[in-house]
Amino acid sequence: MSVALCATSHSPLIGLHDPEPSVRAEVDGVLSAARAFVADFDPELVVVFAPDHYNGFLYELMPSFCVGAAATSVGDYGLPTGPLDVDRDAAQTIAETVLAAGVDVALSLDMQVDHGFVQPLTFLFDSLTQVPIVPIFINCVAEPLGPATRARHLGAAVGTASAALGRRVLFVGSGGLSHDPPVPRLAEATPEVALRLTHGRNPTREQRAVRESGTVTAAGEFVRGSAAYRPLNPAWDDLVLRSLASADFAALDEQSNTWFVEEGGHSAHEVRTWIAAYAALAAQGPYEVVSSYYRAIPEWFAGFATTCAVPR
Ligand SMILES: O=C(O)CCc1cccc(O)c1O
Ligand SMILES: [Fe+2]
Repeated sequence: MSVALCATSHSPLIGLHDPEPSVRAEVDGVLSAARAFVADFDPELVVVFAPDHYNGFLYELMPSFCVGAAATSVGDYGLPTGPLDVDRDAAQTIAETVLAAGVDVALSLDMQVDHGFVQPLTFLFDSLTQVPIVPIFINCVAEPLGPATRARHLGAAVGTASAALGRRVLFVGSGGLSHDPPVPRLAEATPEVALRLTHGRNPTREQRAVRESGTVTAAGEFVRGSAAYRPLNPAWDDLVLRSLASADFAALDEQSNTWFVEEGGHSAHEVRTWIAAYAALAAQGPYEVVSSYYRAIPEWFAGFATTCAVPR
C-alpha cells in the first residue's frame, strides 16, 4: 500500500476566459508535471475530494459530506459528460469505515458531479474512466456550513480507510484557493434563484448556457476591477499553502467560517477539499510537498495553486 496527493484549484473559466498566453502556458506546464507525477505513482484508486456548485447537490437535500458509489458528470462548462468509473466496493468500504470512525458521511448510489470533480480528472488523466475513483463531496458553498475542522476529521478517516484497501491510492483535492466567483447564496436569493438552488437539477442547455456565459461576463468585470467580488488574496493563499505543507492543520481549520470568507472570499471554503486530502495523506504519517505552484489569476477568478505530495 502506498499513497500520494495532488491538490489543485479548478476554474470553469479555463479555456473560456484565459489569461495572457504566457500564463496559460505556465499553468499548462504545471498541470503536465502533475500528470507526470500521477503517472509515475500509477494509482490503483483515486479518492477525489471536491465541492459542487448546485449541479449535483441542491437544497432539496444538502449533506455536509457524501461518498459516491456511482457518479455521472453533468458536463458543465463544456467538460466531458457521462459516468465515472467509480469503485463501488471501495466506496462502500470507505463509507462504512468513515461512519464507524464517527464522521457522518452520506452515501449516494447515483451522484451527479460537476467541474469541481471533473476538471481535476481532466488535468491528471486521459479520460474520466482511466483509473477507478471514489468521489467524496464536501459542501463548500451551501450555507449553513459546519466548521472546517470537520473536513480534517473526514480526511483523516478516509485516509485510514484507504490504507486498509491495500492499494496505491491517490488523494485529490479540488478547489480554492482565495476566490469569490458569482455562486448564488440562499440568504440573498430571489424566490426564483432560491427555487433553482433547491430544485434546479438538470437545467436545459439554454439555461446552462445563460449561466455559464454569465460567469464569463462576471470574470471580465472582475478583471476590470469590479467591487462586486472580493479580491484574490495571495498572502492568505500563501498561508494556506504553507500551513498544509507543514501539516499545521489547526492554523486553518480552527479558524471561523467568517475568517475564510473575509480572507479568501466565499468560495475560499473550497480549501476544505485540500484540508481533507492532506489529512488523508497525513493519516499515513509525515509527508512532504514535492511540488507547489501558485499564481493569482483574475481571468479565472482564482488564486490558482497546484501541489503534489508524498509520504516522507
Ligand atoms: O458555479 C459556477 O458555475 C462557477 C463556479 C466557479 C467560477 C470561477 C472559479 C471557480 O473555481 C468556480 O468554481
Ligand atoms: Fe469551485
